[in-house]
Amino acid sequence: MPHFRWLKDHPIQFAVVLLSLVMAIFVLNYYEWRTTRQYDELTLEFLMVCFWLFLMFACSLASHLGNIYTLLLVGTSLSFIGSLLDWCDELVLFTSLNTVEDITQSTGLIVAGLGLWRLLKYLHHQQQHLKKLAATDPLTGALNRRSFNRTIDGSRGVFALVDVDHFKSINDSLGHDAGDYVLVELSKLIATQIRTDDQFFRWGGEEFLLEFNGTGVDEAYKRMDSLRALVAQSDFSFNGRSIHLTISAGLADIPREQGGIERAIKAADEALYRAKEAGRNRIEMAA
Ligand SMILES: Nc1nc2c(ncn2[C@@H]2O[C@H](COP(=O)(O)OP(=O)(O)OP(=O)(O)O)[C@@H](O)[C@H]2O)c(=O)[nH]1
Repeated sequence: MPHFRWLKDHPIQFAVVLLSLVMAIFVLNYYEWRTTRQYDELTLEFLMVCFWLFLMFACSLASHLGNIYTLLLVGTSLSFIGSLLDWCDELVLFTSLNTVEDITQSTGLIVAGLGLWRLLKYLHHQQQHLKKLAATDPLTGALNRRSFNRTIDGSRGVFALVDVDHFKSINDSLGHDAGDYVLVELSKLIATQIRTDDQFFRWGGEEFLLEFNGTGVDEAYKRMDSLRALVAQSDFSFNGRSIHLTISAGLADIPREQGGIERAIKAADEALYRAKEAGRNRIEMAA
C-alpha cells in the first residue's frame, strides 16, 4: 500500500518514535501535570525533540553508506529519546530521569557527531574522486581535453601534438585490446619523460598533447625527439606478441599576442600533418 511505504522504508525510525511516544504517554499520565516551567522553555525543548526527529529521518538518505548510516541513526535516535525525556521532565518535574536523559542525549550527540565526521570524510573523498574522474581520461589516466581547457592559462608555452603512426593497423591485426594496451603503455612512457612543470593530455583517439613549460622551442624539440627515439626503441609486448611503434609530432610555439593557444595547437596540427606526409617517425616544427 503506497501510504505505508514510508513506514516500510524506515522501520527502525518508526520503532523509536512509537517507543518514545509510549514512554512519553506513560510519564505524562503517571505523574501529576505541573506546568510550573516557562512556556518558552517548554517550546524550546519541544523544538529540540522535533529537530532530532527530523534528523533521524533525514539520515536515512545515507542508508546506502553502511556503518556511517548506523552511527547517524543510533546517534540521532538516542538524542531524540533523550530530548523527549527531557521534555517530559520539564512538564512533570520528573527529576529522577535527569541522569538518564543526560546520558542518553550525550551518548547520542557523540555517536551522531562521529557519524557526521565520517560522513564528511566520505563526501570529501567522493568529491576528490569525482574531480579526478572529470579531469582524466578513463583509459590512460592522462589528463583529458576538459582539464586542458581549465588548466592552460593562455600564456606562452611550447606545444607538441603527438600521434601514433599506423595505429589502426595495430587494432586491425592484434585487436582493439592490443590498441588500448599500447595507448596505456605509451601514456606511462610519456609520463616518465616529462618534467614536473610540463603537462600532457590525451587529445583524442591516439593523439596526445604535450605542453613544455619554461622551455625554449629548441630545447622542447630536443626533448620531443628523444621521446620519439625512445618510443621507436621500445617493445610494447602484448600477450606474448611484440609490438613496435613509432610516433610523429608537430611542435609549435606561438606567443599569446599572436593568437595564443588555439593558434599554437592549429599550427602544431599542421606540423604533425607534414611529419606524417614526410614519412612518419619524425618531429616537424610549425612554420
Ligand atoms: N584501441 C583503440 N583504438 C582507438 C582508440 N581511439 C581511436 N582508436 C582508433 O585509432 C585509429 C586511428 O586511425 P587513423 O586515424 O587512420 O590513424 P593511423 O592508423 O594511426 O594512421 P596515421 O595517423 O596516418 O599514421 C582508428 O582506427 C580508431 O578506431 C582507443 O581508445 N582505443
